[in-house]
Amino acid sequence: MWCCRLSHLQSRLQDLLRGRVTFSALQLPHFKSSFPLAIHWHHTASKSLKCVWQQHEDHFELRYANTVMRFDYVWLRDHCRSASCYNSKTHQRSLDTASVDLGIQPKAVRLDETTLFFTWPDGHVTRYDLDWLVKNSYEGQKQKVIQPRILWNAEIYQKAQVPSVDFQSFLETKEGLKNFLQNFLLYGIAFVENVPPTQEHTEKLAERISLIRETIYGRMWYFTSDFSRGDTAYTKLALDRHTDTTYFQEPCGIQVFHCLKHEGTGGRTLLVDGFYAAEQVLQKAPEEFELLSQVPLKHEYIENVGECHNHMIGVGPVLNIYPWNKELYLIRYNNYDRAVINTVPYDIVHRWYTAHRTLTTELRRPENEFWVKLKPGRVLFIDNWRVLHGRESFTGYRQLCGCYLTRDDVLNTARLLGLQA
Ligand SMILES: C[N+](C)(C)CCCC[C@H](N)C(=O)O
Ligand SMILES: O=C(O)CCC(=O)C(=O)O
Ligand SMILES: [Fe+2]
Repeated sequence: MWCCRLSHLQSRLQDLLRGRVTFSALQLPHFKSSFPLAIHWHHTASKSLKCVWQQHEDHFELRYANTVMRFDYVWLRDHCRSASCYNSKTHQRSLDTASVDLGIQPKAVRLDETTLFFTWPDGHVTRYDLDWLVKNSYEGQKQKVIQPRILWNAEIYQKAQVPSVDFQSFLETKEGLKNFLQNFLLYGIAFVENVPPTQEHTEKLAERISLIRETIYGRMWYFTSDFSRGDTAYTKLALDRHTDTTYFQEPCGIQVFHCLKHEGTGGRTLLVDGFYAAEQVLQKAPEEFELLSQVPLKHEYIENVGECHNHMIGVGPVLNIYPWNKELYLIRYNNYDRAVINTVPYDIVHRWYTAHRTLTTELRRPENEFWVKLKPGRVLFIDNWRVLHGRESFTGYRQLCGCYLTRDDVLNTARLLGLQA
């Protein structure tokens, strides 16, 4: 390890010539403007990876593993993993963040192999493994997706020949469950075959991967076209593509459908990958994508049928994205249940309708529609934050059972099986 004092240009030139620093095209202009005239650069060759850092007045700059990272000093103190600051048994912070001086700066910084040591004014030492910093830095997270996915239209999904999982293997083997969840996470839909056509067996399946999310429709629901509830789902009418429970502040994460009986015609289920459609909007009209992710809308469920009285309101944009990497994680799309738009001024309203039309056009392209006829024994799981469903009108007696699942618990099961979720 050595330290040098050079002018900005000299130092950068030397770094470039010696290949110590990798600049990414995007980061360079930004980087340049924040350079002070005289700087302290600390270089080290740790194993095969080069590492350089610099202590700025208000942040710590680190270049390692092809990443330029900037850390706030309070952040560096706050994330200290020493025994007095962090309980590694419970994975909880013991440090009282509010006790950290907001103007804190390290007294000393040194690198030993792949560990950075920060000595704070009170003598406390914080150590960070370089790889931990890369993994946990903003710059590192920005380049990653939370949830890897395969976006699909009908052809892509059919060509992928995603295997269904057998009831027995789903319930009794870890591999069966893991394969199922992996496919579910990648495509947003998955099937289980050879399920005995009863509500009890459907419930067993659901409980294998999650807690059931009880709602105003009950825990397990069972429905026919008897209009027992104040919603079009309880009729024989066609339903255009939509996501469910858009009128909840947190729409249900997963929907499970099991058709127990159908003596009649029609009634096929329509599935459309909402993320695929949104990606097309992003490509063709990025400003419309952005608008759909920024305009908050209300959705509403008002029911007064028989003994059922409900009034639900959920607020959120159509597209919900993580701000740091722009990854889409939830689509809220239900034209039946969308409430009066009164949260945006008229000129934005018009732009919103244009953007909504673009998205709807993508969602309605015939090549994006995947149609299936649900049959007794074949249970369908739908990611209600991603894949829209609908149905064809039908005749005759049709019985569907199912439930909603809490998303957190499905993802919990997936993570415990070693899947990225
Ligand atoms: C599934 N189940 C029949 C219980 C409920 C149907 C809810 C339908 C509602 N319009 C929505 O989209 O949320
Ligand atoms: O009847 C169907 O196939 C689905 C109806 C529906 O959209 C729902 O229950 O959420
Ligand atoms: Fe629905």
